[in-house]
Amino acid sequence: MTSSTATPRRPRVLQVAYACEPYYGSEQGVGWNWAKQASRACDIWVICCADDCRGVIEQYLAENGEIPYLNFVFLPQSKIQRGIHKFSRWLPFLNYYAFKRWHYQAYQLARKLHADIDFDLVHHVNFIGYREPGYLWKMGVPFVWGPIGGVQNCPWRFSLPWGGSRIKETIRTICNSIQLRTSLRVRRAASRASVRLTANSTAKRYVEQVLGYPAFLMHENGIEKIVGQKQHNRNFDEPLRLLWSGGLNFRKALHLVLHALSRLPSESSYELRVVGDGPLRQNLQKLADELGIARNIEWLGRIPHEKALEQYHWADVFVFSSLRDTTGTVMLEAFASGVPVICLDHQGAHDFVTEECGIRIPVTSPQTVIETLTEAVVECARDRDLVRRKSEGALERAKVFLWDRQGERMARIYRQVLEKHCKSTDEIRIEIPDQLPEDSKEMVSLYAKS
Ligand SMILES: CC(=O)N[C@H]1[C@@H](OP(=O)(O)OP(=O)(O)OC[C@H]2O[C@@H](n3ccc(=O)[nH]c3=O)[C@H](O)[C@@H]2O)O[C@H](CO)[C@@H](O)[C@@H]1O
Ligand SMILES: O=P([O-])([O-])O[C@@H]1[C@@H](O)[C@H](O)[C@@H](O)[C@H](O)[C@@H]1O
Repeated sequence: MTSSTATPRRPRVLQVAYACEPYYGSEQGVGWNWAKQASRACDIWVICCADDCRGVIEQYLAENGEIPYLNFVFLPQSKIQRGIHKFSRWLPFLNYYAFKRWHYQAYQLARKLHADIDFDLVHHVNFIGYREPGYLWKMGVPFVWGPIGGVQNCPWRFSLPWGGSRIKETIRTICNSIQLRTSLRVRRAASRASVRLTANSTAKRYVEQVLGYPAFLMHENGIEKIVGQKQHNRNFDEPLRLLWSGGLNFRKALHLVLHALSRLPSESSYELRVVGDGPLRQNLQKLADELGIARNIEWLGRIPHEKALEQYHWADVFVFSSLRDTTGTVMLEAFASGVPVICLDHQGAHDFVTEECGIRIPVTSPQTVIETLTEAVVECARDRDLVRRKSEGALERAKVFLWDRQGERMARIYRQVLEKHCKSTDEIRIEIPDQLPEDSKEMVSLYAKS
């Protein structure tokens, strides 16, 4: 360690976030918020995809002013990569090839920047899926990987009987079981990482058991602010308001919800709003018709994010039926508005939703899941006090996921990585308020022991 009498400087950190955009959830929001949060404690450079992110980030900065200590470096896709992306719906595997090429170029750009800037730490942020870990681990600079996701599979019983997207999910499951064990790049990234952060407990288990490295649970997602106390002042005779939001595709599994609603007893009146669009829209609308529940459903289609957020004010309960999702921004958006969540009890939803803020449905067989979902909706429709209590629980739960808190957790991780890798604390320093909840303190001290 070197000692110096000069004032310690902020660490210089490079993040790679292919998707990085304000005003949105999903991967874009993840990239944007981790960059913004890290800039509270460090000088940040973020390499992100110029094609998708540049316009919207520049517009944001023009309207809101520059964010101190945050520098965006826009890396365009090549013509071939753009061509592949156009056909990505039909060629998902080729899409990963284009994605890999972009990450290699990001690595070359990172090396050039490093020659000028001399980074203290590099961090692969997204896409969070483990199968594309990028190349920053080759740089010889302390490397943080994660939060890592994409490890979970669609439960196999639900992909039967065969058909379109179900086959795709089955192929993905098979690929996962091979790629998780054999990908050299995944292994190298894991072994070179100073710390591996995992986005859900399924990914944590995988990194620890299959790859054999300690990993720490750090959900990749967060929420900007708690919107406020829900007003449950409607007449109890009014229909229960259910909200569902997401891509209308097989893995988000709206079909399970439709089947469950079709079994409700007539006294359980409800309205369902569906936000989002996708390849199965027509099939799902047809299914709702066949099940005789179409009159209870309003299909809003894909709507701007601010309009999507307004829907939580309308809702009593949010239903998250995903068969495969690392976590899901929509659950946190629901908590932030005091809307309890009914979800399948697996993957990130298992980690997010507690008894106090929702109802978790055991993932058994499709038939049993549908039956249990029906029971959960009946319970909410009958017992509005239960909904009110869980709504308070949701607002409490939301506090855990505030981006500011997430940022403080990450700053601690950065600090420990830098300390462990002999960067002098006289030379550089990360200032963070000491207000972390107990869970985060435990998580960070676990890293120190590893
Ligand atoms: C299948 C899968 O692996 N999904 C992952 C993907 O999220 P994925 O993109 O599937 O979905 P999310 O729920 O995270 O985000 C969707 C976002 O779109 C918004 N919205 C939705 C409909 C609409 O019409 N308008 C609109 O603005 C929602 O409010 C939300 O902010 O990236 C997230 C962040 O890494 C992960 O947590 C998810 O697990
Ligand atoms: O490669 P893959 O696992 O099918 O897909 C990935 C998901 O697992 C991940 O959760 C999501 O955030 C990524 O955007 C990507 O879609």
